[in-house]
Amino acid sequence: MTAPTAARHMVNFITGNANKLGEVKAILEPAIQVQSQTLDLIEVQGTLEEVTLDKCRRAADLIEGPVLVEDTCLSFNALNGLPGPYIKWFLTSIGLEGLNNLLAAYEDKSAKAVCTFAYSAGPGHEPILFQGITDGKIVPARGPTNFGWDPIFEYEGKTYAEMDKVEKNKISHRRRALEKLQVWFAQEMTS
Ligand SMILES: O=c1nc[nH]c2c1ncn2[C@H]1C[C@H](O)[C@@H](COP(=O)(O)OP(=O)(O)OP(=O)(O)O)O1
Ligand SMILES: [Mg+2]
Repeated sequence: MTAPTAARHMVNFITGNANKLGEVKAILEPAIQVQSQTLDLIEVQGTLEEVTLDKCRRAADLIEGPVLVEDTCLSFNALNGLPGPYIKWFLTSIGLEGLNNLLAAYEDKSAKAVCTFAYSAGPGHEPILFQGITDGKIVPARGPTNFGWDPIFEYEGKTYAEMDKVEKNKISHRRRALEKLQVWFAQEMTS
């Protein structure tokens, strides 16, 4: 294998979240090797696409090279998509029970888990987006509490937290986004 080909099989995933990194590695490797750096990136307000594009441009500028970033949203349908990209701050502030309480006044508990990856070839290169969505519903917490809002997001009768990693990684929003990235990478390698 020549060096350029090998380089295309590698991504530098910029994240501060070890759980995300674990899932991304489990899904992409060994076909695409995942290295990672932690950067404290400012996250702007806006749509999920705007947030992810901005995060990607900042990361590429700081790293001065190719980067992959990801932003995750949890969108409640009864609330027109909120908390959406602000889920991290909602979760930190009001917790799993508070998130359930937000929907107390509504019959509709349905929600979307949305994962948006952005890949940039480096500073000045416009990022490419890959988005995946899993539809589910918000329920009182069940299962281990080691990854974000996993205990309150139910998909086909089980919360994400009640699934083992293999099971979650088959149907997750992250998996669906990474499938699109895998297709794009495969095309890049043959073009
Ligand atoms: O599959 C997931 N299952 C449950 N919870 C999840 C998942 N994926 C992200 N999360 C949490 C982490 C954070 O509270 C928020 C997204 O915020 P988000 O800015 O994308 O993540 P982050 O700041 O932890 O990592 P990063 O350094 O990549 O921005 O939802
Ligand atoms: Mg973040």
